[in-house]
Amino acid sequence: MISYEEAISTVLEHTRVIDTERVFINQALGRVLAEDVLSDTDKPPFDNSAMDGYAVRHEDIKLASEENPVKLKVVGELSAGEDKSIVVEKGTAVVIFTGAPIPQGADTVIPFEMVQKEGDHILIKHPLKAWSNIRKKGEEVKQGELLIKKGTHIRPYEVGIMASVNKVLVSVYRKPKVAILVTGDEIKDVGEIIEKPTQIRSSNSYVLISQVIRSGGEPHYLGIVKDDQEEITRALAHLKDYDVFITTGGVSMGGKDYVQYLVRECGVDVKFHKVRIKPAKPVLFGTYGERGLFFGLPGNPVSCSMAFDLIVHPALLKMSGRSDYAHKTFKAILKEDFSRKDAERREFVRSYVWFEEDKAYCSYSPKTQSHMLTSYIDMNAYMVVYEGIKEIKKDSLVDVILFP
Ligand SMILES: Nc1nc2c(c(=O)[nH]1)N[C@H]1C(S)=C(S)[C@@H](COP(=O)(O)OP(=O)(O)OC[C@H]3O[C@@H](n4cnc5c(N)ncnc54)[C@H](O)[C@@H]3O)O[C@H]1N2
Ligand code: MOO
Repeated sequence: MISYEEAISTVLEHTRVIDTERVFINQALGRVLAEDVLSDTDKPPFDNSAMDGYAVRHEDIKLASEENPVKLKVVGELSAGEDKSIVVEKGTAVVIFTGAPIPQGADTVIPFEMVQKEGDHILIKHPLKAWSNIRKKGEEVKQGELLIKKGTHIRPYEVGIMASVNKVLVSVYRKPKVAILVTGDEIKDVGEIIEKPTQIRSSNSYVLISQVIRSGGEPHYLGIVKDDQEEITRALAHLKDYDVFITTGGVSMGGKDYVQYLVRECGVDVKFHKVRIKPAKPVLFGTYGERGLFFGLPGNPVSCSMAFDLIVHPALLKMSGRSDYAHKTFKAILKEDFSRKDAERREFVRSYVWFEEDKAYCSYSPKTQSHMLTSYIDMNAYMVVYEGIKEIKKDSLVDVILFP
């Protein structure tokens, strides 16, 4: 059985970045940038005021004091957006509002609250440094500078930055089309009548649909098929219509666990089946066609969702062009003792991580088994219990991975 590291590196090694498309910036949120975005101008494009106040010459006010206030004549007014030409001559000041261009001759802005008004004059009793309260042309960004790198996950801030450089149509990676096929004789979809007490509602369908959306994919729910070779084969015939194909159930040792055999017959080149992790040990991975990725996830609800988070999610991010696809592990202080009987597999325990002062703490769900989907409630991370570790004492440092 391979390790988690071997599994994830095999998956990522076979993950190809998808093609691109162009969208309007108001559709770009959550997508991945497929081009570098450069600045079309200097930012700010011209010297302008950071405050409402008076534009003055530093030379005039540099010796101002309580005892020897400087008196300047107010000769005009400039609002944001105005481009009238006013010159600040020696001994004069111009009323200026935030964002307005700095008039010729001025090199300092004094906020209103720092001066005393006397008719059409102002009194200044404190000196300011030259260029105070002035936002200089190009101080943030130079024309042609790289603003947002290809591979960046677009958040509202990046949308705004693109708008600020008039980037209306933007090249993004296409969302991977992800098929979700649920298998199991006992599985019933939401809304279906439960005829026997042994039937189970398909939570996996809806966890997976949601996870695919959260990972930037486009889910295509193919519904539930029975543990029937013909039904499964018929569904797998559509493999090539999708960039990624996910099944749940039927990958373990049961007499009706057909998925693992049928995928091979349907053209999937299986790269691994079974990983030394708990839960989700029987996870299966293979490739098909040009870039197709096949994931056979176990039926147990936690095994299914955890295998998605830790194995499928990084692959979907990489396929969608993201540069930050690897998940990040960090340290937290365990708040209570942890123990387990079998230390053969690496275990990912649903946990809650929080920050207090400058430290991260971790507390784990008492529900550790793979059929207990409610073990996710109130939790936000997986605590990693490595192979060979049976006990972890309270106050020890543990590795944690935040949920995507
Ligand atoms: N002899 C062995 N038996 C099992 C082993 C093993 O190594 N040797 N592995 C166990 C592990 S670990 C897992 S995980 C499961 C995975 O089995 P399958 O992937 O074949 O899943 P199923 O048997 O079809 O279902 C398992 C369990 O999950 C429930 N289920 C299935 N689909 C859904 C769904 N869509 N929504 C909610 N719940 C679902 C199903 O009713 C079963 O209870 O195998 C162990 N066995
Ligand atoms: O791996 Mo299974 O997922 O332990 O229950």
